[in-house]
Amino acid sequence: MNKKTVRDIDVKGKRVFCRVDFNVPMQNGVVTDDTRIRAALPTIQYLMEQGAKVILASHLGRPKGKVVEEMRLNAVAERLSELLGKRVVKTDEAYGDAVKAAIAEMNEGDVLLLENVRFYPGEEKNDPELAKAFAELADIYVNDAFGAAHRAHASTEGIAHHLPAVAGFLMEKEIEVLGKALSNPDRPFTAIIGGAKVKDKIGVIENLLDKVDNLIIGGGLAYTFVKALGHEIGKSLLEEDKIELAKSFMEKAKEKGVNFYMPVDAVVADDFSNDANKKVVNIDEIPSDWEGLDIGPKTRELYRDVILKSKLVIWNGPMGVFEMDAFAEGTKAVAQALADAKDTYTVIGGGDSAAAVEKFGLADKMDHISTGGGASLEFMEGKQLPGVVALNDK
Ligand SMILES: Nc1ncnc2c1ncn2[C@@H]1O[C@H](COP(=O)(O)OP(=O)(O)OP(=O)(O)O)[C@@H](O)[C@H]1O
Ligand SMILES: O=C(O)[C@H](O)COP(=O)(O)O
Repeated sequence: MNKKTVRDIDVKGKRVFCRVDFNVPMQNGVVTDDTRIRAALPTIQYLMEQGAKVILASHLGRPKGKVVEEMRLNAVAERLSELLGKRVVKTDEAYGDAVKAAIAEMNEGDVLLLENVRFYPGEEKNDPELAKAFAELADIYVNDAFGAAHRAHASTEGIAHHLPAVAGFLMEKEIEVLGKALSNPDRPFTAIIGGAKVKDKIGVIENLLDKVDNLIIGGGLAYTFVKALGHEIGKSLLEEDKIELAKSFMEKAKEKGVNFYMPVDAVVADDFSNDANKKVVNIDEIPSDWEGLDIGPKTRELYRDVILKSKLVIWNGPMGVFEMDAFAEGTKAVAQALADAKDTYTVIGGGDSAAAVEKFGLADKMDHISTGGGASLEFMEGKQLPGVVALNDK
């Protein structure tokens, strides 16, 4: 990465505004998955050890510029205190005089967590005044929020124009892993793209077709491709206006010598429910009243084989409606194949694929699970992430 990191600056005795992505799931005021908090610990602990005064900032949810009580960061501060083994002071605002007073009390190595930055309308608008107000709190800016790096907001982008601005370790690792995959991949390089809609994955498929050896398609979006081949797909998900695009992707793959893998069979159901009647059919035999909700057993075998022969695999998007046990087998089979592929470097693009790998208890078998859903997707589309661009060059 050509951006400066926390290693390149002296933080001793300095007030460091560290943007993290603590946008974690919560239920009844308790953090139910602390993965993103744990992922930020190396940077936080490093700053503490170096004698910085660590001021953490994050968003949680989408409160749309207003205070939403359930989206306060108190429970996050508690969980972070437990993980650090040290009390984390939490302020009820994210800038202003009360916050400045709390910071003035800090000693070297102390950690303070600001209130949810999205309680202020200026955050998502990247308001220069709010960016300045954040910058006034600190001497140095560290961005470790890879998950929010695709957002040009006051705490992810604007503030970087007012202070020395460097990346944290999580940001550095995410950019290095994903960057190497896209610029200098070990081969064979396979991308697995699933999820609900073609529309959401157009940019990724387009960009990856120039880079991969194998492209595997699954999930709801596969049916638009099946339709493009001229098969009937019953009530399966279809984006009528993307059929031509699907055809052009398949043609482009052929021109580029990319192996394009599509489901050869499907688990179809007579209803979108876990208790629906279901059966396995060949992909060109989907009955008109049924819908495809998972890849079938032959497809699972085929995809497993491709995965095991790859040196690098990137996976984004489930193979079926994995939230329902009846249609989770395809997604599980892909996760299991990745876990079994010992000589393969496996990268999970965040969001639903990361959730699936967690659900099946296979997270620790993957080489890299990105903490960013939208951010990793935009990175894989080849887009520049504003939160990274704004940091100081090496
Ligand atoms: N065959 C299918 N029919 C209908 N829905 C499907 C099918 N296969 C997968 N899905 C649904 O697609 C959803 C995930 O799609 P999405 O495009 O959001 O994936 P993602 O990119 O992994 O998610 P994220 O945006 O969180 O990163 C899941 O909720 C899953 O149930
Ligand atoms: O969960 C995420 O993907 C990040 O925290 C970004 O959240 P956002 O999509 O609400 O900007």
